[in-house]
Amino acid sequence: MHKDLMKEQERVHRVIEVINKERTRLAEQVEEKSEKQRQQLKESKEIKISQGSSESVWESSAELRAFEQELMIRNNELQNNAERVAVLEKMQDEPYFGRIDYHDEYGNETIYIGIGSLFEKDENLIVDWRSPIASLYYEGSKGEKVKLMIADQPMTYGVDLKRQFLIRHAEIVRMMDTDNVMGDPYLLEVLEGPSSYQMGTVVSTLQKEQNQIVRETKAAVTLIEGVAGSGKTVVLMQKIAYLLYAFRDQLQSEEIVLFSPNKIFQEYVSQVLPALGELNVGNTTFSEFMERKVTGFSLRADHADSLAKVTVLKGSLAFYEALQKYGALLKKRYLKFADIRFRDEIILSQEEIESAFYSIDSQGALASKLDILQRHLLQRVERIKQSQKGKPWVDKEMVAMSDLDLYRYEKETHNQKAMEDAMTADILEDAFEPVVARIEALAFIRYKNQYIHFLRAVPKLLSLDDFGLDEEEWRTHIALVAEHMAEKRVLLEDLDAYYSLRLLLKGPSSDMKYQYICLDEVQDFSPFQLQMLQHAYPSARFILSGDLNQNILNRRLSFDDLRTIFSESKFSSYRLLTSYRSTNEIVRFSESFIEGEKPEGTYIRSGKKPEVLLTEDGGLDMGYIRQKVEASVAAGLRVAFISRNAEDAERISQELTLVGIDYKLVQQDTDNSHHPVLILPARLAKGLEFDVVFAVCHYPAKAAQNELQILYTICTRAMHELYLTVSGKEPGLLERVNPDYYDVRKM
Ligand SMILES: Nc1ncnc2c1ncn2[C@@H]1O[C@H](COP(=O)(O)OP(=O)(O)OP(=O)(O)O)[C@@H](O)[C@H]1O
Repeated sequence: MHKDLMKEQERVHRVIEVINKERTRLAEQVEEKSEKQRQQLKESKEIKISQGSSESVWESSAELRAFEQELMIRNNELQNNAERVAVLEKMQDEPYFGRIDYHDEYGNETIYIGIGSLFEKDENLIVDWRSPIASLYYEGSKGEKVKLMIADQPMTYGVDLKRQFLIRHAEIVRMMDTDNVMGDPYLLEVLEGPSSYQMGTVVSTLQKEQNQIVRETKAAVTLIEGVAGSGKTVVLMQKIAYLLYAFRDQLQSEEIVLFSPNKIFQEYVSQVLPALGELNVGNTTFSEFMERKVTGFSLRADHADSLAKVTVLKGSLAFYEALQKYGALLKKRYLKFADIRFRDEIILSQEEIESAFYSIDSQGALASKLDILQRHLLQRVERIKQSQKGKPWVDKEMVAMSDLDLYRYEKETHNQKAMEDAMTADILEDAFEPVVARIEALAFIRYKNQYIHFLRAVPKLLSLDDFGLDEEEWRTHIALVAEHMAEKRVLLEDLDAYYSLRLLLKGPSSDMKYQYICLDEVQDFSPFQLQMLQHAYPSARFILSGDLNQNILNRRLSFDDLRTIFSESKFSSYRLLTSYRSTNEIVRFSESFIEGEKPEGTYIRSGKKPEVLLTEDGGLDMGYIRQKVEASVAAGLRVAFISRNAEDAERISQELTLVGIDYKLVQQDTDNSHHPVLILPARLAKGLEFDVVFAVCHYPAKAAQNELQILYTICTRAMHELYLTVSGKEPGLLERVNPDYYDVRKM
């Protein structure tokens, strides 16, 4: 082994030399091309200056366009080179993490696997982990035969050696040959390590069942379901990186959008894709995305219990269907138009527009009927425009023209009449431009009024009773929404529905370019939101990852909903059952809170039993808690106090202050969460993990409907140690748990 290690170390050095050479060469190229680009930019500015003098305007602008095109090509080249340099920089420290020796009918081969490929002349020094042959590393163990599809051909390979490396700063720190019998000791080592503020990559320890999901590309909709900590987020990220590699000729990173549950989580995973060599995938929260879609409104965050029923209704498929029915109604009546004005005068009144619209006989969708109206109005405006010729305001504008413009018209035309005609045409074009733009944008529809009108129609389109609401409550709610709209700060549910209404009227827009829409923590999306995305991006593929047992926000996304939404598509669903995050003891304890069937996962590693801190009167032994927190922080571990809601987070923060524990209270998803001791409500702990978790449940709770799901989510944030604070007055909480699964400490 020692000789092996020396040989491997020599190879690492040799490969790093090649990486350095390629990096230097590329960096020089980048520098050279950037200089050229700077030069060209300067020249393009000079072209603009020469406009209107010796060259004709058209010639200059054609030249400018050619320049711009060339600049764009250079820019792309530059970006590709810069991306490659970034990958090489990452590989400089750790060029690869695995080696596979295999044989097939043609002989023996050895490959080394890393985050990017590397060649020296004809020798393949590193194979990208996403290449088809690299699957051997994830699928096979020593002595096994593995079947792979390579270039659509079934191939069989015998694995002779699987070696894992931990390389840091060009030195091999650990080298391990693994086989089926030993399992994956390297994985264990990785999992036993402490947590961090940012999720790391797991490309070197990706498990077989995870790898299979990563590499499946045929499904139109992929659902990655699984228990907490089973690597759903990990798999989703690896899958994105894989798609960008497998379809590199047809798929740009801008054509993938990844929705994260909140900004804290977004930051937590922000380095994963760059670390895999993919720098430019858009990672956004759904709220941010919606705010960009519907400008003019900002979001109002409101988690008030009074809104719970309405939120469920507005997130439902029934509400979506109601909106579609309403859209069909609008084809016949109720559409609300505004006057179209030109120079402060009404040129097309709402009544005229309305009558034009309702006299169109169209079998098509609402949007296509509006499309016909739009064309009709544009023709009407064109006639009005022509009728303005010779009006005093046009003559006035003509007189006011600059000498330079006059000179330009003179050069382009042959006689006075032609010149005046050209000038009039341009003046009218400019003056009517805003009117035309308004019509093209369908801005003559009164969307806000229309939305409120839709809300009023809702009781006729669905059963309020199904959502535990009566008409009076609904009317009160509409008044609130109208108030929100006037203040231009609305709830996310309203923004979703408002946007969907606009989509109904306008049809899918041309900026819709996503090939893949990826949703992490899909259980927090409402059925309405998913249906809306599916309609807005009909040709996009969806990758959904989540755990319906963690439905904290109570929007009730179910498998049935998913099947309804994506019924006609090709649906592939997977279930991951092994938790890589938490110890077996934490997993077993947490799963007691799952309703229905318990998942049967493989246990990975052992640790301490969770401890229940039981209080009789609600008071905790804060000395004990302080001692635990201090010891953890001193050991470099991250601690989180996670509560059911924001009020409880506030309360525990006061208790910690009293005993002098230093902490950071996270109340909004924009708060910085880099502190070794955090207090946060479950809603903001989504997807995150901590070495030590205090699940705060000793305050009397107004038993939320999804209490158990919240508790499950809180407990499964813990990697190594879990403490659950419970009040003796709330015995129900522990009734579900086998007493052997935890230790009790009376406070
Ligand atoms: N194959 C693996 N090798 C090493 N670590 C892994 C592997 N798979 C998952 N992990 C680790 O397990 C932890 C949980 O992974 P991840 O956050 O992806 O799980 P999840 O299923 O999305 O969890 P949750 O449902 O709680 O959001 C992370 O620390 C991740 O790095």
